[in-house]
Order: sequence, then structure tokens, then C-alpha cells
Amino acid sequence: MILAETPAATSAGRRPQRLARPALRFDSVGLSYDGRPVLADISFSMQRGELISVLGPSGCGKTTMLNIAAGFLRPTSGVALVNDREIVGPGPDRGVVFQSYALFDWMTVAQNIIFSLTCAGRPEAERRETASRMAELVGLAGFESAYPYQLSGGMRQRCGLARVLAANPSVMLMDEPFAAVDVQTRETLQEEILRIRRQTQCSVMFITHSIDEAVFLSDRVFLMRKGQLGRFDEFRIDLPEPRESAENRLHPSYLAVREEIYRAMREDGH
Ligand SMILES: Nc1ncnc2c1ncn2[C@@H]1O[C@H](COP(=O)(O)OP(=O)(O)OP(=O)(O)O)[C@@H](O)[C@H]1O
Repeated sequence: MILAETPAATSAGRRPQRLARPALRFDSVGLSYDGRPVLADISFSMQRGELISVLGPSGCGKTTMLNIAAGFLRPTSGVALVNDREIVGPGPDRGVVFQSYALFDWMTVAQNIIFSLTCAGRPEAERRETASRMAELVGLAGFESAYPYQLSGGMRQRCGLARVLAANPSVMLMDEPFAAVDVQTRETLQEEILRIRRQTQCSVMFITHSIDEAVFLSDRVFLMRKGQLGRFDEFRIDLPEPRESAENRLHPSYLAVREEIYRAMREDGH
């Protein structure tokens, strides 16, 4: 078990604030499916504004961890907390973004974005303002009246992201959100996530199979070990601000930690 209490080393500009109350915390969390343990004794905390990636071989329990944070699964042992409150189910303080876009095909971009506000019966002026602010934030300004079938894969994922952000969650839980888009779009979306995170200060738990994606995006990378019930090694990433700069993909620190993680994965037999 690795207990991580502090965010990555800080430099000027946007970086996680060191607050007493973590945005997300796992305290000795364990989970078994029908008596078969998948996670055991997992502890970590994530600060406000921090982005953590979870990397690891297929079946090691990454999605299970995210589902516990989302409140879709209850831990078999231990406790998971969001903003110091025990997670007992899904809630508006957490937004989940999946690989599939999960948009409503019969609704426009704007209607998709404000879905949670419509369900909550928010006034029309607020819904209109949120739709245009979120469309702007994710780079969909001008497409508010378009339908999902009129959008590219990357634009659909932006719309899905805007819909989650419209609910103003303090924690975003992202399960391989860019796995289905082409490489160039994926890199652009990674940069957008970092910009949005800086603007909204939301915390992000990001699941990926890509070392490059994990290193580029993260303040910390948790590399889950093969067959070790969710035990992970932690890598801290310290790259210059603004973090979304594509230049960081060539930075010596990026290349060094990428190699370190790659070697650790190879040693683990990934
Ligand atoms: N609902 C379930 N019932 C029983 N076993 C499950 C269930 N969901 C997942 N598992 C098992 O738990 C283990 C962890 O699954 P999980 O989906 O969390 O892994 P993962 O690391 O996200 O994998 P991948 O990278 O392939 O998505 C796997 O062995 C999987 O088969």
C-alpha cells in the first residue's frame, strides 16, 4: 500500500492547492466481486485541482477504483470519501466521463450540455448562460444548435465533457475518455483538459493505458502492479507551466519519467 498525502511539487501558476480537506480520499479500500478480491487496502488522497492518472495492465482494477469513487460500487472494506464525506452513491459533486460519448442523439449540443440543469428545474436564463459558457469552455462555441450526428468524434467527446462540467463537479472521473479518438484529436483534448482544469480548479482522476497520456496530463501517476490487488507505485510529474503546452511533450523531465514508468512496467511483465 502506498499512502500519498501531498500533491506534486509546485511551481508558479496553477498547481494543486495544499488544503486540509482532500477532494477525494481512499482509506484502506478493498473490493471483492463475489468473494474474489480485486482491490485490497488502497489508500491515497487527491487535493483540489490535482490530476492523478491510474495506469496499469488490463484487469488490475482501474475501473473498479473509479467506480468506487463514482459511487457505483461500495467498497467491501475501508472507506472512500469526497470532500470528507463518505461516498454512498453517485452525486453531483462527481462527474464521470466514459470512453463512449453517451450523448442523447435527439438533443442539440446545448440541450445535452444543460441536461442536468433541466432535470433539476433550473431557470431558463441560467440554462442558456451555462450552455454558452460551457460550449465556449470546451471549444464548441457556434455548435450549440448542432445534433450529435453532425459532430466529429472529438467534438462529441467535448460535448460529453461540457455536459459533465455543467453540473460543476469538484471531482471529474475519466475512464479512458480519449481512447476512441484519433491521435491528433487525442493530443488536442489532453491539452484542453489541462486548460479546463486550470480554469475550473476541479480535481481529476484519469484512467488510461497510455504512458504518454498519463505523464503529459498528471501531477501524479499511479502505476498499478500486476496481480497485486490494486497496489500501485507513485510517480510525481513536475513539468513547466502552462502544463497544457505541447512543448512539454519534449521536455527532459517528461522523457525521463516516461522512461522510468516504461521500465517499471517492463520489470512488472506488462
Ligand atoms: N461486475 C463484475 N463482476 C465480477 N468481476 C468483475 C466485475 N467487474 C470487473 N470484474 C473483474 O475485476 C477485475 C478488475 O476489473 P477492472 O475493470 O476494474 O480492471 P481494469 O484495470 O479497469 O481493466 P481494463 O484496463 O481492461 O479496463 C477483472 O479481473 C475483472 O474481470
